[in-house]
Amino acid sequence: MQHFQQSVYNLIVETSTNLPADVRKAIQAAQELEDKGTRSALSLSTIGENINMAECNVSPICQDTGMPTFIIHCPVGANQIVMKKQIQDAVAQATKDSKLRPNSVDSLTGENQGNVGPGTPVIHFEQWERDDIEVKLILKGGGCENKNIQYSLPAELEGLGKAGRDLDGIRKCIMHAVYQAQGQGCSAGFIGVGIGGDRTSGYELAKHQLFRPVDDVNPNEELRKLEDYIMENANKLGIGTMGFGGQVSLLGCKIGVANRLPASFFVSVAYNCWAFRRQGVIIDASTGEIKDWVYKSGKGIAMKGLAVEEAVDKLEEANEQRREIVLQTPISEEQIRSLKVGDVVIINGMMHTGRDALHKYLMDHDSPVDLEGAALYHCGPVMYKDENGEYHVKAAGPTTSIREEPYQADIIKKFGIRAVIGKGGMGAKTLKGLQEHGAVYLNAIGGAAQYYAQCFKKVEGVHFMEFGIPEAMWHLQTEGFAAIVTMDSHGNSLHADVESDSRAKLEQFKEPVFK
Ligand SMILES: O=C(O)C[C@H](O)C(=O)O
Ligand code: SF4
Repeated sequence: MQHFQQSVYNLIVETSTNLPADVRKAIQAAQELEDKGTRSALSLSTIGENINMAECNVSPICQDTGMPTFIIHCPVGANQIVMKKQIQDAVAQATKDSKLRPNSVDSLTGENQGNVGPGTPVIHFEQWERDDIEVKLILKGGGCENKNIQYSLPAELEGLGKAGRDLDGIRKCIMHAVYQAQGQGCSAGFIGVGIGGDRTSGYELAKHQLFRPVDDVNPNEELRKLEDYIMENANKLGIGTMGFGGQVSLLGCKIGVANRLPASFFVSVAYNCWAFRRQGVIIDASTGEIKDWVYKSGKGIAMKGLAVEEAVDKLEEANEQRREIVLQTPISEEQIRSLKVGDVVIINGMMHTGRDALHKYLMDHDSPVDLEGAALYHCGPVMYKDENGEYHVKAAGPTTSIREEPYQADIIKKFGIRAVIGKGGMGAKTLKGLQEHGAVYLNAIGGAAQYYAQCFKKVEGVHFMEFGIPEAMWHLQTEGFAAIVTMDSHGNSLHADVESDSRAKLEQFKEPVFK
């Protein structure tokens, strides 16, 4: 087993940087379906470009490389203790090489411990009768993990009414699961559904469904019909890529079933973003070398991706009223007040990152840098420190902004911030704050971490390294960072509009379908 650790390392790198063929094909099909010249089409184009860049740069597709979760099948007698240690070492090495972001945080102290710590990485072993070892890995990020949901039937569901303990009740839960995620899990997503089990095993079953190839066919006829129904109808909700509205909200749906207790009836849904990173290897149990890959590689399936400038031009051609505006930081109130929902902005100048720890901190402390007119980016990047001690941005897409909802309006007011950049939108309190203090919310394309990394030309400095790399406040010299105004300073929110439209559409699915 001399090569086992290296093989696992190769698996991690491939999973983090190269989306497999089945996932790429699902995204390509979405690109075909989505109307040209829309915000969703523009996003899918950036996503395509980002997938190509990640493969070419051998860098993370998305900066959030998730909770590394390994599922291992090994022959009877294989030494699981040694394998576990080598997997942990491979994870640590991949973190050092910026293929994984340090993502394991002490829940009580907040200390970032890299990627190896209590409960991380997740490793499941199972024995099988074969002679070789299969190692499968999924890197599922936190934003989509937060959109997982578990239903306990019978239930009363928003927009759908009663969901009973039957196939039709399950159908309603799944439709609701897609609706409640909106764009926050970087839609369009893939869902794995677990029917039955207990609360723990139900979620596990749901996550296991994500290992099924996107194009397989469920051997259970009833579940096959349900999967087909969901694929056809979830896309009628109109959530679209990033929750911008559009034709494609779901890229895959896989449903599994297990027995339950008489008193319990759980439907568990694991929501995975478009950056659906899972791969596997078959390993020779005597040498530890890779014999084969479990999922067909994405190599050779180039994604259609316009450079963002071209995609923006298309958007403008199709919508004459939409404008592309260049903002240089610090930004004036006048410029902000001229922006409207739907405008595409290109940001140049200094940008500061800040997420959960920083927002909490700024509530009752001063900022170490002047934030008057600033652009604050909700982002936890992957960074690389070179031999001269200089940092470089390796991956830097937006994080889910709604987590900062309790703080954002106050922080805008306190420091005079003019642009908040993130993804998934924010709520009523922030919208009011934007209006009162003359600021704007810009939605960047979630997961497009390679595309955004190249916009950061220089790392000017960093504060709060004690929060860990993702939570630190990075000061970044920026050029050509494109994002869409989705909440303006006049009380308009695209997110609120898409949510209420999709809520109305959800009601169409109230009547029983599976009797
Ligand atoms: O942690 C991150 O960088 C992003 C996260 O996966 C998210 O979707 O919000
Ligand atoms: S930012 Fe989006 S694409 Fe990246 S892990 Fe989070 S949900 Fe997935």
